[in-house]
Amino acid sequence: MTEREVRLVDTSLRDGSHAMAHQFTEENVRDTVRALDRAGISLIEVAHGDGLGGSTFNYGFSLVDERKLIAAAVEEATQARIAVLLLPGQGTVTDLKAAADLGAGAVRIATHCTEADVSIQHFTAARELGLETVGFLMLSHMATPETLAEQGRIMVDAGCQCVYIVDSAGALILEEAADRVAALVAEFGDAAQVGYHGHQNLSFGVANSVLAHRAGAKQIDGSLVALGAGAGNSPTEVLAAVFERLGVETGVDKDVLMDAAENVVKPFITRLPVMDRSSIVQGFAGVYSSFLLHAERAAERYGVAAHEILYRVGENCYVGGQEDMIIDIALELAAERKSA
Ligand SMILES: C[C@H](O)CC(=O)C(=O)O
Ligand SMILES: [Mn+2]
Repeated sequence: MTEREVRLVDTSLRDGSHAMAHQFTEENVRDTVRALDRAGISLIEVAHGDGLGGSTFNYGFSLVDERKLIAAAVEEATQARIAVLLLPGQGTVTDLKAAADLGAGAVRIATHCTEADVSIQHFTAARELGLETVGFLMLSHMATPETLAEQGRIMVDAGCQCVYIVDSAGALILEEAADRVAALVAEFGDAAQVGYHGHQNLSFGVANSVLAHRAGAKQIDGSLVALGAGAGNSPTEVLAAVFERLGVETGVDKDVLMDAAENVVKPFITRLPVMDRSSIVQGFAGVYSSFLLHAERAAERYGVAAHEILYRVGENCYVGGQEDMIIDIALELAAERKSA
């Protein structure tokens, strides 16, 4: 068998949780894992969109307990490893142990891009549990390549095996993505891999992923039918087709993935990810993609426009965890309108 040059990782069942307002059923998870596993995807992420313990008032409650979904995913996978996401402070080491006990084989630990130090304890625990470890530097557009390399180094020293440039806002354009990946590759050498997680808000998810691979990234994220926050993630089935056209070996079957996208995932999607005004504004203004539904709900409730809320979130440089402050902005805009 040809050696895989890049590993495609699928996050439909985690990042897609945002787009589905965290309403995945056990059947959705079982069907999707079976299809991804059949296509040869070797790492499948399953969790609440905001990671272990994310089912809360602030982020939104899950329909089905994520532990039940993780157990179902583990049961369906024959060759794929199931990964969970953990945001330190939201998910705990206890949550991680429970996920490992259910059979999860990898954890992706996500921090704001300048706060990698909060992940040290969790990487230590993950390695003790024998898990594959991945680090997520979220909202990577907010930091320079040099700063990201320093932050990635903190994760690697703590036991992380692959650090991702995470374009949470879908804001990076071409060399902005490639330069960030290259800085991490140069910093780590053989000590760790580099990954890339794109969002489609400005339509660069796939193009940036190709450049990320050329800059040395070994793991690339995607979601079937782009199911993910904001305008969605780089579609896994498109990544597979593009890398095949470029002669880059992924070890996955693009036709099985296209079938999974059309016949398994598309039928259960309640809201197709699209590049509409709000998600384009997210990419333009550098807003966390998972704020989209929160902004839409606040817009409807307070009679203001979602894209105006999102522009202001961008001006205020809000980061993940500040979902509740979106309501403050909606109220502010409503008051401004009233007094105008
Ligand atoms: C918790 C976030 O949804 C993680 C992620 O996928 C991103 O920042 O993008
Ligand atoms: Mn994401």
